[in-house]
This record gives sequence, structure tokens and C-alpha cells, in this order.
Amino acid sequence: MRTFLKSFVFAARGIRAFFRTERNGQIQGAVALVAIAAGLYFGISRAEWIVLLACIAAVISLEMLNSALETLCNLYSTDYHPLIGRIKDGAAGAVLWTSAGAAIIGILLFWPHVRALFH
Ligand SMILES: Nc1ncnc2c1ncn2[C@@H]1O[C@H](COP(=O)(O)OP(=O)(O)OP(=O)(O)O)[C@@H](O)[C@H]1O
Repeated sequence: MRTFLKSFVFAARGIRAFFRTERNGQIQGAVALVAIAAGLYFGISRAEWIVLLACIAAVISLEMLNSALETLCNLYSTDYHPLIGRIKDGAAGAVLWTSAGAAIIGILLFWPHVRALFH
């Protein structure tokens, strides 16, 4: 149990460091807060909340993994290496892929609510 609690504390430290020190973490955290505020404003349904929170969780957790991989690469070497480029590009690609999906889902989710404002 103590090991579990320690792991929880270490993980929480990682989350805090991500939002404090990573520029992308701050941007994505801000976007997530805006999306949550929009969800509250439009009074979205339970199913819509599930989709919205799943998108936020997916994008932010992938960005955390991307940052961790970048740190690992930089620890290994700051010199140019084609394989480091592939690792960083692949991780960044995963974030972009998920972010694009989340953006499309966000538009599909919020569009009917925005349209209803003008009718
Ligand atoms: N050591 C390296 N060897 C080869 N290519 C690299 C190396 N470091 C960075 N790159 C290339 O530069 C790109 C940007 O790398 P960088 O580490 O600056 O990440 P970033 O996406 O700018 O990260 P962030 O802005 O989140 O710090 C990588 O995706 C990769 O293509």
C-alpha cells in the first residue's frame, strides 16, 4: 500500500512538472480548460462530457509521454542523430494525430450547441 501511495505521489509530481515547465503542457491545459468552460456554458449532456473528457485525457497524456521521450532523447544525446529525429518526430506525430482527432470531435460536439445560439 505504501508503494502504491509513493507511486501516486511520484506520478502527481510528474503531472505538476508537466503543467509548470512544459510550454505545450500549458497550452493544452489552457485549451482543456476552455473546452470544459464551454461544456459548462452549453450544459452538454453526460455522453458529451464523457467524449470531451476522454479527448482531453488522450491528448494530455500523449503530450506527457512525448515530453518524457524528448527528455530521454536529450539525456541520451543532444548531438544530431537521425534515430533521435525519428523518435521525436514519431512521438510528436502521435500527439498531432490525436489532437487532430480531438479537434474534429470537438467541432462535431460543440457545433450543434453554437448553431442553437443563433436560432
Ligand atoms: N538530437 C536530434 N537529432 C536529430 N533530430 C533532432 C534532434 N533534436 C531535435 N531534432 C528534430 O527537431 C525536432 C524538434 O525537436 P525538439 O526537441 O526541439 O522538440 P519540440 O517539438 O520543439 O519540443 P518542445 O517544443 O515540446 O520542446 C524533432 O522532432 C526532430 O525532428
